[in-house]
Amino acid sequence: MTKELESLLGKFGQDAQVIEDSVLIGCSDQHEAWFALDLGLNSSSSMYASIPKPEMETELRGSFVELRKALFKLNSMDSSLLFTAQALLRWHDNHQFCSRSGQPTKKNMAGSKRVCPSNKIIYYPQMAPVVIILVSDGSRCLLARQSSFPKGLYSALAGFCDIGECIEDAIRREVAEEVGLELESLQYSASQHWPFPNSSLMIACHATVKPGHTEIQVNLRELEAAAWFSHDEVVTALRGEGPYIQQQNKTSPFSLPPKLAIAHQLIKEWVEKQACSSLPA
Ligand SMILES: NC(=O)c1ccc[n+]([C@@H]2O[C@H](COP(=O)([O-])OP(=O)(O)OC[C@H]3O[C@@H](n4cnc5c(N)ncnc54)[C@H](O)[C@@H]3O)[C@@H](O)[C@H]2O)c1
Ligand SMILES: [Mg+2]
Repeated sequence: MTKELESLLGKFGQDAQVIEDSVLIGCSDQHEAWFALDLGLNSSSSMYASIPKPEMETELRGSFVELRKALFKLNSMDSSLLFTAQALLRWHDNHQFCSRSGQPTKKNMAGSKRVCPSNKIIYYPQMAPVVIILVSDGSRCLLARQSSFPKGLYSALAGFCDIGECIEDAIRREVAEEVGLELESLQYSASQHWPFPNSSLMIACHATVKPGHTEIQVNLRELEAAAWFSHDEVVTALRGEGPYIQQQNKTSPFSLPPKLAIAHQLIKEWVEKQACSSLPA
């Protein structure tokens, strides 16, 4: 494989030396190591910026797709590898220099750290903890949208943990800040590494509000809209069949995050729990 890559780089006038910039992202069931390499096709500042994208697409018989758009096409194994590769390569690109000495840092072979040769400080890749919460009032769930989301798309509430904060406090603060609700109970669901905007560890939980305390006060500095949705509305949206919702004098089909996003899994889990709880005993 290294030979194939060397020959590909050679065709584009690149030195095989760049292969040393690759990072380890996993291994196959047969214990073959998988590495990722940034060819810098999107970066004008990159030292490999001379590689022309269309020619590379022709050579590889494929086409480059923006990572967020690829979310709708990838399976979970490929997406996990790609997310790790993107997050790790970007971390290396952003940590080229020691913040104490200003000297260039050096990557270890696997790419699991960088060291400053002058003062031996070790830098490790980091993930920011982010809580994601699906709030329910017993029969409806609360979904919200930011103006940057695709039209009609609603997701669970989310937010970065502040320094010194535990997950429970971050959840209660985010829900209070974004929609003005007080939570009664919390239940952990699952977690996911998410490469946007930088590397985050998404910690997903279900939550319920106190009975009768369901009035939303949308924080318009953080959200464009938030609303309670019924089980039926969510089921229809999961099937990709709308319904249409009114948004700033326009109607758009109500949609949910893609399957690979943990928000989708939380919403699906809530729908399944609702279906079970409505079955006759
Ligand atoms: N995988 C999923 O299903 C899913 C679903 C929803 C959101 N998310 C991710 O969760 C992240 C957080 O959600 P949010 O945007 O509502 O967060 P948020 O409510 O905390 O608001 C974002 C703001 O927080 C500030 N901030 C604080 N710490 C930060 C940090 N470490 N990095 C970047 N900004 C920081 C910035 O000002 C930023 O604009 C989003 O970036 C999004 O990619 C993932
Ligand atoms: Mg938020």
